Amino acid sequence: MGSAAGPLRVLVDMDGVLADFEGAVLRDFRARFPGEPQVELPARRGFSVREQYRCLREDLGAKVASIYESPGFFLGLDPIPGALEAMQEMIRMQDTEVFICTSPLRKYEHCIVEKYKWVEKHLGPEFVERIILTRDKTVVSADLLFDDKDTIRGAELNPSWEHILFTCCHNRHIQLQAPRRRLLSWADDWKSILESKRRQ
Ligand SMILES: Cc1cn([C@H]2C[C@H](O)[C@@H](COP(=O)(O)O)O2)c(=O)[nH]c1=O
Ligand SMILES: [Mg+2]
Repeated sequence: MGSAAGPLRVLVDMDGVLADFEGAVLRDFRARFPGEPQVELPARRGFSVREQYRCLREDLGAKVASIYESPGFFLGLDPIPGALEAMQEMIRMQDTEVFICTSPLRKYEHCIVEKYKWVEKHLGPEFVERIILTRDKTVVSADLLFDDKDTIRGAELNPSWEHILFTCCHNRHIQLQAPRRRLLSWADDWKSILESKRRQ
């Protein structure tokens, strides 16, 4: 892709990349279930927080799910450090199209509207226009996808985008096989990843 083929299209995931889902789950779980065992962030493994709590003790899976299914949870997420500044910079870059590509919970009642409200509150109305809500990111066409989920599967076996794994507590131990790439944080050099893709 690159300028000859039109603007570089970049998808940016929301939970774990723009919004601190994991930090809020732990904070709210501690507050609501103070006597229960918790998974500290350095001990998180695997995308599904529910599955890890369930392995700790069967009933803890439902308890942790009740945290992120609660009204106010998604709207109350803190921004990931540097994310808002990076998005504002990216949207103003020449020959670049940026979209927020996020998956709603299956229990979507609060999640969907709160994701929209979060984007409006923290990034403003121009980004609300750029929300793509889907449970299958493989069918969305783009050059890059920044996402904290280590394995992204769906109907399209060969997605058009290159997945850049955004480092999060649950994936930092994973050794990526070449040519897969990571972005360690928003302080890392995301601009050179965009530039490298323009040259391809
Ligand atoms: C169990 C579980 C669910 N999620 C949810 C939170 C979001 O609704 C999606 C991921 O959204 P993203 O914007 O595509 O990152 O899945 C989760 O993130 N972690 C979990 O353990
Ligand atoms: Mg995510």
